[in-house]
Amino acid sequence: MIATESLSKRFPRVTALDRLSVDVGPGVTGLVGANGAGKSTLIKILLGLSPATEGRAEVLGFDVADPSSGGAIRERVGYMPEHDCLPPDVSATEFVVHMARMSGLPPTAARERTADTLRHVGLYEERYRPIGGYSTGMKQRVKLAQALVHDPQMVFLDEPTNGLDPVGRDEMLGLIRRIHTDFGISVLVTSHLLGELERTCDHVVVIDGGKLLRSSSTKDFTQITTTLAIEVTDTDEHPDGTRVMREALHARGVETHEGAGLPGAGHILLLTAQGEETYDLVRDVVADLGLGLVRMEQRRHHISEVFKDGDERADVPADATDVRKEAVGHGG
Ligand SMILES: Nc1ncnc2c1ncn2[C@@H]1O[C@H](COP(=O)(O)OP(=O)(O)OP(=O)(O)O)[C@@H](O)[C@H]1O
Repeated sequence: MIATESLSKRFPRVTALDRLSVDVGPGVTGLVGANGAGKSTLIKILLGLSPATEGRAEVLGFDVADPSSGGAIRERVGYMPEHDCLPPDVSATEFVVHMARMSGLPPTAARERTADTLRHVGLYEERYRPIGGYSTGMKQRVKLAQALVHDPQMVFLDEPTNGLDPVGRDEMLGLIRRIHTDFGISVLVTSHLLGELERTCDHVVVIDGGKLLRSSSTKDFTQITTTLAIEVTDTDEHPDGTRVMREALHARGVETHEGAGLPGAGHILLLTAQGEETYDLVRDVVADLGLGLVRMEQRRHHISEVFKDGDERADVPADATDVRKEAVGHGG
């Protein structure tokens, strides 16, 4: 869907993109990087809004530097900008119909598509109220609706969860997922939050200081590990179930360590699974002690852990700290 080759963008004082070569296929792709990593700059070049200093970029097979591609790309691609850009005095319906008309839809089709799209993003009831009175979450939905209204093949969403509370974020991420599953529209979504991309995207591209750090499928980022996480209940007989469990496992030659940093740390034991026997052993020990087994699961890597590993290999500039801090916050 997107291919860039040694793409660079230099401003007088800063290199926003530095010889970036990356391919993006169909599906939901997350573009992650700290503030200033170059995410918005890349989107603007892909849309033909800003010329690259060097290199090439193609969107849906169209060369973005070719002046005749602009219209073709905008017809097939929707764009949700990062910052607030909505007129306060018009309703969501008026604004989205206007954007549909700008994309070339005839009046009746524009009105029908607007109604459908506003329903899809959950704004149907509110559609005739002026946008100025909307909450941040509602404004984000209007921005999303105008990106989708002309039924594009692909949408670029720049930080769509910005300013949203945790519930609003989850709803927006659900909507983004459904753009692809329900309508077959591919998505390029930017974020500086690694954790949310892990749940939403099929593929993740990490950039830093305008350079590519990593591009791979979310599955590869989050491979299953051989580490088993166990949590048991306390009982009247064993008021500290975790401790007796640990001692009983040690007595049978199984080393455990604490799940420090995990939610519920202190109650979670981690051990290395040696195959089916380890599961059977844990089950037998739990039964012998009369404890309840709250969970026994194979852990997955989180993107954030992979990113932390990557830090050691890659020469990451100091301005990547936001992502690193956030990555630590999601560790485990
Ligand atoms: N028009 C411009 N003139 C000068 N410098 C710019 C311009 N646009 C962006 N930059 C700089 O280029 C770098 C990349 O900016 P960009 O907006 O692409 O980052 P980003 O990853 O989208 O971050 P954010 O989420 O904060 O927008 C930054 O250092 C920014 O200050």
